[in-house]
Amino acid sequence: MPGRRVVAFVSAAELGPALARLIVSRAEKAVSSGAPSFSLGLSGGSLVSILSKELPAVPDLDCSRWLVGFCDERLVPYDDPESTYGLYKNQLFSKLNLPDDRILAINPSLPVQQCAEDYASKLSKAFNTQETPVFDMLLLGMGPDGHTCSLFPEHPLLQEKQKTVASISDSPKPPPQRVTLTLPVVNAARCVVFVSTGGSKASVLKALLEGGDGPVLPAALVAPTQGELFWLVDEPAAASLTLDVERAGPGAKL
Ligand SMILES: O=C(O)[C@H](O)[C@@H](O)[C@H](O)[C@H](O)COP(=O)(O)O
Repeated sequence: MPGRRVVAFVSAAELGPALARLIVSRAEKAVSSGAPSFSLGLSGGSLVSILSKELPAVPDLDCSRWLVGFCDERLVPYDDPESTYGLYKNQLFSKLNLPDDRILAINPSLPVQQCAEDYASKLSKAFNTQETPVFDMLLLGMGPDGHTCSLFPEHPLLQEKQKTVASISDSPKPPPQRVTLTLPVVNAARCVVFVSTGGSKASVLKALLEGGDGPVLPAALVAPTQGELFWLVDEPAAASLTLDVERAGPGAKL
């Protein structure tokens, strides 16, 4: 795929600082271009601990102009251990100079469909558009089944073309009720970064990046129309790949 960069790190411990540098570089680019903010979409999974370790370690990091949203979220109260927002609030946001009003979170007290509509209108307002919001950067994970955001294999939501945010009530991975960005929003982003580590991801990563039998996996449908696409992986996840992979050493700048 043109423009896609697959970068392998010796370990997740080396990947983390490189991810932080990539985020900071795109944030500086957005802010120095005169944009009102640097918009960043977060996902759960292992990204929570990676970002919570690496971002507060960046010297003099200024997040006052960041606008942070969520690529997907589980419909559970903020204080539930399954809440992605709750995890980031406790582990990361409390350590950054990120104003509360620059964080766009779902309202989990609403029924799931209304919650998706409410989150869509928060995005419209924050991005000042009725069209597709264009995030500067989205950070995504990939599940062992090839899902990303809350877009699961063979689910009708993969066909969604109109809505920017959708609800799902039958997520095969619990909890069943979730809210997710749709593929048109993901593919409109200026930079999309997948982070996938560990040997348990090796076979799905190979199927996804090199093609395989069976239905197209949701993560393989992520192909930003104008933006950059990174796959940051560690050696165990990259172990089965035969395509050309960039090998990144310590201190790598992407
Ligand atoms: O909402 C969820 O259930 C998780 O956030 C999930 O989608 C996660 O992002 C992927 O499974 C990747 O997980 P890892 O980052 O741990 O590989």
